Amino acid sequence: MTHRLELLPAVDVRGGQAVRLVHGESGSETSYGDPLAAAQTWQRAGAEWLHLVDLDAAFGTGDNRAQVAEVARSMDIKVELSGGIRDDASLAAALATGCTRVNLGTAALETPEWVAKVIAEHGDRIAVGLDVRGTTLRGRGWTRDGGDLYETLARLDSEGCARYVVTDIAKDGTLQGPNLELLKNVCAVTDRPVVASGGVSSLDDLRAIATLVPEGVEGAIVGKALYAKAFTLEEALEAVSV
Ligand SMILES: O=C(O)c1ccccc1NCC(=O)[C@H](O)[C@H](O)COP(=O)(O)O
Repeated sequence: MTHRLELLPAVDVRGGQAVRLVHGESGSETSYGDPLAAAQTWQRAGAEWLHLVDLDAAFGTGDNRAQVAEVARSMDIKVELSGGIRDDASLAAALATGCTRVNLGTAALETPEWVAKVIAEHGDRIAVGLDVRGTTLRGRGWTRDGGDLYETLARLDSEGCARYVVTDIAKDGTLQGPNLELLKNVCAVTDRPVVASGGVSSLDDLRAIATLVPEGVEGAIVGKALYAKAFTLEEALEAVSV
């Protein structure tokens, strides 16, 4: 059976505020107010998932852990938690929020043995974010090169990684449309579900991503388009419901 594309509205937190960045670059943020209010807005609009990111923890410019944990705990919907989860303590704290899964990024590039261990321990509560420029992975809030996408993917597949969140950094926060080629190429080399992230600008972009569900795309993260009111979440859910 082919499934409907899941939608994950994003709440990215920096300095205590919900923000969106362009290309994930520090300093490019537009602020959208209280993260909890944003998360509650998406929940009320019918979201089944929330993609919640602690950007300060990702960049190493502090953290919003307490606030992000409070948002995660107060949601009745599934939460994917991301940003700066790199060791036992940060993973335990993230999982203790009751989130459905966490998204590891930098750790998958810098401490692969630890990531293999936590994949073995936590199964599908662990996803790995593959954030790329071209086919080069980026870590530390997308500021440092971290190896080849396909080599890393093969390694993580062999370690049993349950799911990948794939972001084309060149598209992220730009409203320029998703990188469908990248998504197809990743789906062609792994049988694990893929969550698409970055660049969604329109309902047609979501419909285009939805055509890749049979190839292995499971969900799409939507950030800026919702905050910029390019469409409503209700319209987005309707667009992918067929
Ligand atoms: O997810 C991270 O850990 C992260 C780290 C550093 C910079 C950005 C990061 N995430 C950004 C997102 O997850 C966006 O919310 C998502 O890609 C949505 O993008 P868009 O729809 O283009 O606004």
